[in-house]
Amino acid sequence: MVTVMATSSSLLRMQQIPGKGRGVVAAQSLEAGQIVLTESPLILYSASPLFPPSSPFTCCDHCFRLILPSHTHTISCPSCSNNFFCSPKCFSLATNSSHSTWVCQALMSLLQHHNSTLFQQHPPERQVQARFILAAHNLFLHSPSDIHSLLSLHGTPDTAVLDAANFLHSLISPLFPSQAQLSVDLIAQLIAKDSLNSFCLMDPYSPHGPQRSIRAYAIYPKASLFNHDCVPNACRFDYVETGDPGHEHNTDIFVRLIQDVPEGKEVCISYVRVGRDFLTRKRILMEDYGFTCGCDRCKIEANWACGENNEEDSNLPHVQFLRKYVCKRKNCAGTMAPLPPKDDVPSNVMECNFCGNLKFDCDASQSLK
Ligand SMILES: C[S@@+](CC[C@H](N)C(=O)[O-])C[C@H]1O[C@@H](n2cnc3c(N)ncnc32)[C@H](O)[C@@H]1O
Repeated sequence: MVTVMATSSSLLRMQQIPGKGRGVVAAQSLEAGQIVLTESPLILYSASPLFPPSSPFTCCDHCFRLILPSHTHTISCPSCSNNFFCSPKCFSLATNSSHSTWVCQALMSLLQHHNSTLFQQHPPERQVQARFILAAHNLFLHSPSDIHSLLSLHGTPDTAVLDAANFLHSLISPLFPSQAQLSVDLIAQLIAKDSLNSFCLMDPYSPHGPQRSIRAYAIYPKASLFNHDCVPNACRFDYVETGDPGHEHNTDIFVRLIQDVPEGKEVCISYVRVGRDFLTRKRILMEDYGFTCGCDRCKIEANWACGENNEEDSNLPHVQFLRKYVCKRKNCAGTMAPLPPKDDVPSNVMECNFCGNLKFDCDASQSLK
């Protein structure tokens, strides 16, 4: 069955892709640089463990922009004092959504376990999962139909997820309002969906390192339908730091085409940084997403001897792709995609989705002449 993707336009449609489950294909001929999806997060939550509570002057607990000492309107939640907001507007938005009275009280209850052995027997990841379950339950309270959208995503609980769900249920269920309980099974389902479908919102890039850490996790149900390819024809952008404090939509995701895509062809993003070597990609895709990639690049690289520098063979399509579209800036290796076309004229400037670097696309410049 072919279903039209519920986007604002008819650029994409969802369909079954052999060996991959559902996927997204071009519903018409599409151009490099075109933004094919813009989406706000259904769920957005901090990637910091609960203990110790986040310190002031890190990032806003609603919009996840950095809080700078120069931000004079920063406020902490007067009830819990553990959540910080970059502006009164963010605080006001949060009290009606991500930091509702129920979330605030539930977080305070969880923080009382600071010195107990309860969480110490579990990895720090469990504390982040607790944040996710609070966020999911909050969604369930405020917008029950959205939970169905979350549950429609790919992912089935395994034993490790069931163990996590049992622990989190014992801890959090006493905090659930009696009329809206989440069962162990539902918590397990939600954790499984989150682990396969959430996107990371990262700290800003710095050429000096250290590695960027993950600031928040976000679930975008439509963007979750894109499958992976090690030579993707699309990539995701976000602009968390843009806009003034309190200005909304800075956590929206944009999926932009790297190359032209003919009608009917699948649009794929890469779940790992495209410059990663074969064995690293293979490990991440199996450990984090549960599949083995069978793309042409993987088939070729699987036969390369370890350490052999076969990338000098410039005729291979994926080598040409990497040469052109991997950002060369120090400590980056993000993916470059052309800026969106203006008045149907393709752009000859490419932007890195990781560090934001802009560079001229010499090939495009030549074809424009
Ligand atoms: C974020 S979901 C993508 C949408 C998913 N196919 C669906 O049906 O909802 C990620 C999952 O899709 C499947 N997948 C994505 N890319 C794949 C690929 N290149 N080969 C095989 N399976 C893939 C894997 O099962 C993976 O865990």
